[in-house]
Amino acid sequence: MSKYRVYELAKEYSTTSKVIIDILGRHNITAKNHMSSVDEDAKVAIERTFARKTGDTNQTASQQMTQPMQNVTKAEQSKVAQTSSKEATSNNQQQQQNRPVHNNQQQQQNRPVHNNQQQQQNRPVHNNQQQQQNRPVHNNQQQQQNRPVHNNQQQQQNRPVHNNQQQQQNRPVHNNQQQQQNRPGYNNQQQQQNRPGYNNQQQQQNRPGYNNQQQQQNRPGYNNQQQQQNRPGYNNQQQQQNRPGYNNQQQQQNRPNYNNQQRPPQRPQAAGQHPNQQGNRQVGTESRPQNQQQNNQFNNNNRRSQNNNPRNNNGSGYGNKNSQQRSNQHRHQQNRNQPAPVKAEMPKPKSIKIGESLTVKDLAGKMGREVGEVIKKLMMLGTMASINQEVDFDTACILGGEFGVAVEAIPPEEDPTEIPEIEDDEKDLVHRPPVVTVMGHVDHGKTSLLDGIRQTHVTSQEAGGITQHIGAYQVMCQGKKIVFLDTPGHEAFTAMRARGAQVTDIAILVVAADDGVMPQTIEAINHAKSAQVPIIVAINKIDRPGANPDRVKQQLAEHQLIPEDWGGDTIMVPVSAHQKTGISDLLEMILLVAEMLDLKANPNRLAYGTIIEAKLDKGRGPVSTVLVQKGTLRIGDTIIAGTAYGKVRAMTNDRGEKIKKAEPATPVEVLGLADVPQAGDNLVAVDERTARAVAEKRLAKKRSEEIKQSQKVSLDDLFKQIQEGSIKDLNIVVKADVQGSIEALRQSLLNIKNKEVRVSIVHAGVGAINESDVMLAAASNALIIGFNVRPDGNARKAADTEKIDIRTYRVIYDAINDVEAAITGMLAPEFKEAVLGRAEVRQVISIPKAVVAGSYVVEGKITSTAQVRLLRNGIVVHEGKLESLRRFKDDVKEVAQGYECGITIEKFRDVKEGDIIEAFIMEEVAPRA
Ligand SMILES: Nc1nc2c(ncn2[C@@H]2O[C@H](COP(=O)(O)OP(=O)(O)OP(=O)(O)O)[C@@H](O)[C@H]2O)c(=O)[nH]1
Repeated sequence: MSKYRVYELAKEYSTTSKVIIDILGRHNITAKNHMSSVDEDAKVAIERTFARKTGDTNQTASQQMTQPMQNVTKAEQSKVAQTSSKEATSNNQQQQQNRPVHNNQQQQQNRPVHNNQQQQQNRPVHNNQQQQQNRPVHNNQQQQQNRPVHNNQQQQQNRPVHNNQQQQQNRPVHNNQQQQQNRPGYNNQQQQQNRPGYNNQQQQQNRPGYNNQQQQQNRPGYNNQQQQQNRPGYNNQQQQQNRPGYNNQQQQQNRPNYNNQQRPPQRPQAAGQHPNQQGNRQVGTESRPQNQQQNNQFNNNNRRSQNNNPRNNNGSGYGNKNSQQRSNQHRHQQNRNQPAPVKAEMPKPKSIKIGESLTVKDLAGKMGREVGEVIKKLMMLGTMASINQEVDFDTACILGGEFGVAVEAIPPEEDPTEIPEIEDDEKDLVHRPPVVTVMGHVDHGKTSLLDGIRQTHVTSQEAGGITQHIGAYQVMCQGKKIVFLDTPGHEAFTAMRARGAQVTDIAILVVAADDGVMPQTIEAINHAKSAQVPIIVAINKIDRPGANPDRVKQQLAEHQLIPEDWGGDTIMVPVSAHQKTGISDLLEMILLVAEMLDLKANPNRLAYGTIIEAKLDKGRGPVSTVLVQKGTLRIGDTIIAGTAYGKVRAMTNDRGEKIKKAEPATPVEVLGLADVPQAGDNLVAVDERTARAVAEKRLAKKRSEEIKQSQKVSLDDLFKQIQEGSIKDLNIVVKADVQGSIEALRQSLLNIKNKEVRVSIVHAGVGAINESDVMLAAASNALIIGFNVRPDGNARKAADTEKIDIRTYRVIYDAINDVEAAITGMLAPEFKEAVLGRAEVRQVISIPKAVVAGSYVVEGKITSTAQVRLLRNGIVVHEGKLESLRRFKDDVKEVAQGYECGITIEKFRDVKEGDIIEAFIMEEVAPRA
C-alpha cells in the first residue's frame, strides 16, 4: 500500500498541510504534521473531499485550493483561522483574488494612493493579472497555474514559516505581506530579521513588477552577472551606467541580502548548494518577480559560496553559470578534501647543550618536544613542574635520558662584573698567618680578650664601650703571627659578623662563663658553621663568682659543640680577659689548629683581599680596612672593590704605621679608592682599564638589582612567584616568645605539603624580631613569622629597606593557615595592620577603677580609637582596646611623638614600667587582582 506525506497531498491539491491534516482529522486519520505519512485510504478521503466539494474539475488549482475552505463548515473555517493565522491570511488573500471587486477594494484600502490609481488605470483583465504577478497572493496563484511543479513546491515549502513571521512582524504593512509571500522564505527571513524597512523599499522597487519580468525574461544570465559584478563599488558604477535607476535599486536590494546571508558564515555546505540548484533550474524559465527574487537569492548564495573561497574574490561573472558553480563547488570540494594543515614537526635533536638551569618550556623547545610531554615525564619522575619552572642540569640530564637526548653542559659564561681569580701554582705558595675572628654574645668580653692578647686598651677608646666597627689586629705568639678580627657582638652588626666569618680561618667563640649561651652565641655558631670555619671556644670571665664553665659546655653541647674532654672535637679554653689567664693556652690552640689547616698563600702576585671596614674620612676621603689574603698589595697598585676603584695612595698597618706593601694575611688601612666600598667586598689589584670597565658594569648590575629588591618574597605574592617558578623553597625565619612555641610552629610549618614549594626554616629563635633576623631573612630571601613577638624599631626599618615581609601572629593556626593559603594562592587578607606609634610606660599609677600607664610617645602617635598591644621585652603580653587617652586630665584624641600621656587599657591592669604600648589600626586592603 502506497504511503503519502501530508505535504505531498497538500501539494497535489494545492492546499496547505494544515488543511490536509484537518480534513484527515475529520476522517479520524491522525497526521501530526506535514511530514506525517498517511496511506491510500487517507488519500482517497482527501480526494473525495475535494471532488465532492469542488464538483468542477475545470476550476483552477487556486480555486481548488480555496473551494474546500469555502465548503467546509463555518466552524471548521474559523477553527482553521484560529489555529493558523497563516492559513487565514493566505485564504483571505486568495479569496480576494477570486473576487476581483472586493479584492480591489482591499487593495485600495491597503495601498498607497498612486497604486490604486495605477490599478484603476490598468484595470483591464491583463492589468489585473499583472498586478497579481507583482502582488504576493495573486502571484502565487498565477505561478501555481503556470509553473512547473518544482516551483510550486518551493513556494509551498518556504511559505509556512516565512508567512507566519511576516504576518506577525509586518502585519500593519500590507505591502510587506504581499512581497514576502512572493519570496522564497529564506530570503525574506533574512531581510525581515535584519532590515525591517528594507522590504518596503524592495516592494517599491518591484512594484512595477512587470518591468522585473521583462528584464528577467530578456536577459536572465546577464542580469545575474550584473548582480555579481555589482558587489564592489566599481560594479555599482557599471550598473548605474548601463541601467540607470532600476538596476541601482536592484543592487541595493541584492547587497544587503548578500551581506545578510554572509553573516551566518558557517551555514552548512548543503544549504549553500541547494539555493544554487534552485537558481539554476530557474535560469532560462519564464521570469517573474518571484524568479527575480529567486535569482537574487541565487546570486546571493553564489556570493556566499564565492566568498567562502578566497580565491574567488575577483568577483567577475562567477555566480550564475553552471560551470562556474561547478567550479565553486569543486573548489569547495577541494578545500574540504585538502588535508588539514599538519603542524610542522619540531626537529628532535640527539644532543643539546644547556646552562646550569633552564625553564621547562625552554628545555622542551631545545629537545624538540611538547611542553606537556616534558611536564608529564617530570610527573612520572615525581616532580610537579609548571611550564616556567626552572629545571636544573641534573634533572635535565634525566629528562634527556627519558627522551633519548644527550644533555651537555655549556661552560658557565664569564661574568663581566667578576674579575677571574688567578690560580696560584702550588710551588708559589708559602705559609701565611691564620686569620681569627672573635665572635660571641654582647658583653661577653671579646674586646677585653683581644686587649688581653694585645696587652692594649682598646675598650677605653671605644664610644660607649661597645666595639662599633670591625677591627683587625696582628699579634705575635711564639714568633708566629696571628691576625685577629674583632667583630662587634651587638646584634645590629650581624651582617658584619657574617662577613667576618667568611674571611676567617678560625673562629673564637667567646662565651661568658657566668652568662652562658645567649642568642648571639647561637647566631655566631651558625655563621661559623655555615662558613665551615673551625670553632675554638673561649669560656671567658672564669674569674667571676657565678662562673660555671661546665654549664657553658653543656649548653654548647646542645648545639653540637662537644668539648674535647667530653669526647668531642671542639677545643674549649677557660680564660679570664681581666686576669689574663688562659690566654697563652688559647693562642697555642689557635696556632695548633692553623698548623693543621696548613694555611698558604702566594705573596708574589697581584693582591686579592677583602674589605673589612670602610668609611669616608673627612680629611682623607674613602678609607678602607682591608685584609690582604693573597698576593702583595703595594702603593700605586690599581685596585677595585665593588663599584669603587682607584690607586693605592697610602697604607697603614694595625699599629698605625705607614707601610708600602702588605703581604697575605695582613690587615691594612688603604687610601686611594674613589668611593667607599662595602664591607665584605673583594679587593682586587688589576690594570686600570679593567678596573674602570668592571666598575661600570658592576654599577649597572647594582642598579638592576636594586629594582629587583622590591621583588622579595612575601605571603601576598607568594603564589604568583610559585607559579612563575621563581620560588621552590619558602624560607621562613621564625621568632616566638618561648621555645615551645617555636617547636610547635616549626613542626607545623614544615608539615605544610605542597608539590611546588617546600617550606624551609632558616632560623628560629626566642625573642623580639630584631634587625639581625631581618638581615638573615634578606640574605636568604625569607619571610619572618613572629609568634607573640613584635619587630623592634630597627627591625622594622630594616624590613622596610630590605623589603622583608614580617608577619606576626597570636595564634599558631593563623600563621599556619596563612602560609598554607599563600602557598595555594588562596591568601586573601582583607585587613592589614598599620602601626600608628609606640609609647613607653614610664610610670604606673593605680587608681580604683583602672591602672594608668603614664607613658611617653617615642614613635609615631597614639590615638584614642586605636587598638593597642602591650609589649614587654619585645613579647606581646596583651592585645586589646585602648580605654582612655589623656593629657593631664583631659581626654584627647591623639598624642604625638615626644609628648607624655596617660593610657588605660580596657580590661587590663598588668602594666609595668618599661613596657611598650603599641597603637595600631586594621586597614582594609584592596583585594588582589
Ligand atoms: N670579670 C670580668 N669581666 C670581664 C672579663 N672580660 C670582660 N669583662 C667585662 O665585660 C664587659 C664587656 O667587655 P667587652 O670586652 O666590651 O665585651 P665585648 O664582647 O667586646 O662587647 P661588645 O664590644 O659590645 O661586643 C666589660 O665591662 C669588661 O670589663 C673577664 O674576664 N672578667
